[in-house]
Amino acid sequence: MIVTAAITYEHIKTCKQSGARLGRIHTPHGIIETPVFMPVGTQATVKTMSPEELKEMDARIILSNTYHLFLRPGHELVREAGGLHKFMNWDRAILTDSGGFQVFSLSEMRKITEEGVHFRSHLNGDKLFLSPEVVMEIENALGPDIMMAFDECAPYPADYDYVKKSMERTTRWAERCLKSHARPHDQALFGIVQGGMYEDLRKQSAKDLTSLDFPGYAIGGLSVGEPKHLMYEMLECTVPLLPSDKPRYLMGVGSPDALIEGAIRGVDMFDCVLPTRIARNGTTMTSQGRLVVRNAQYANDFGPLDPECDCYTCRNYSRAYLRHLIKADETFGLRLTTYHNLHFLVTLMSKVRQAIMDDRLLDFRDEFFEQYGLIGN
Ligand SMILES: Nc1cc(CSc2ncc[nH]2)c2nc(N)[nH]c(=O)c2c1
Repeated sequence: MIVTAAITYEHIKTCKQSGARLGRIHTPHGIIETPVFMPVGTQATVKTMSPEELKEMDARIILSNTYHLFLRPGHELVREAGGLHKFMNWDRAILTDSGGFQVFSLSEMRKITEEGVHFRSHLNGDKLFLSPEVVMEIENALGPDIMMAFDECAPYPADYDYVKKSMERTTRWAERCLKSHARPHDQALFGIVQGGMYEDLRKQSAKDLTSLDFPGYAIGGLSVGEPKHLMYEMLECTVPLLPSDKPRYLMGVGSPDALIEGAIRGVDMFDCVLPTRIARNGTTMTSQGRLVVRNAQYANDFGPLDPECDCYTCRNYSRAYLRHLIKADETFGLRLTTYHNLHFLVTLMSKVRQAIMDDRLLDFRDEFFEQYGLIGN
């Protein structure tokens, strides 16, 4: 295969029952089976996990954050280290988000102009500026296999005129990213579809970005507090307009039900901080649903966290021990709950891929929801 672009998407099959698709993304750092869940490593580490543990659970690609690494330790230091793969000793694939979302969710005093975004560092209050050109320079220095274009994720709710102007600017920013893309053969730049909860703006954004011919497309501006049915409606009007021979990435999603529903609607890639974040306060995802292992009811429960799970945590430790560690604020407790939650979602996606192979993803969804305590959608 003559590789002209940094990544190529290989469609394997479409589920006859659901329309979901099975695929592979070929990257310079290995092959990613899709649909895939991507663990989030915001500051060049998936919190409390080692690269070896992530490989043990067969994680193929992780996320990192332009915003955080720009602020600390600085992208020039990472460039000097030989790039993010070398710096964090991760030789599989990496995707970096472009920072727009984090500026809005983390920093104070920010001002959007056509040029870019002025904001203050959430760490020390320094006045900083991100633009398409600056973001591309940072992502070029970090060296991920997939990099996201600089976009504005409109807040929810937001009125039509605001979302229209924001979406149109995001498209102009995407063009500026393409123009300043230094290494298209090593790094794939994904455009990010915006448009809030407005079907016509979503369609306009998808059309404008696909005419710019990116190697992959993200669906942004969702999972921002809207009801789930609205997220699914926006997916249904956006995904069909994206090219079928390129990956589709739904940003910031998510919970087990949303991963399955997103796959059914044609999404290939997902990411979410949920599994690592809730693990740190002792909330776990199990085959029977959410289990808050720090609760008193588990004090004398010497069974495994999830009787149906074969991960390192569930094979070796009890709910009582996990509860004790979390209550005692022992770091090992966070590691064990994080390992399980990531293993749960990465394994859920391999079950989703098997269900697509067997043309039965809708049946799998019903079985999963019933057992996970989510009757209905
Ligand atoms: N919900 C949501 C989540 C994220 C963060 S995805 C992420 N970055 C780092 C980890 N995970 C988004 N990022 C961008 N750039 N645009 C979006 O519209 C958007 C929407």
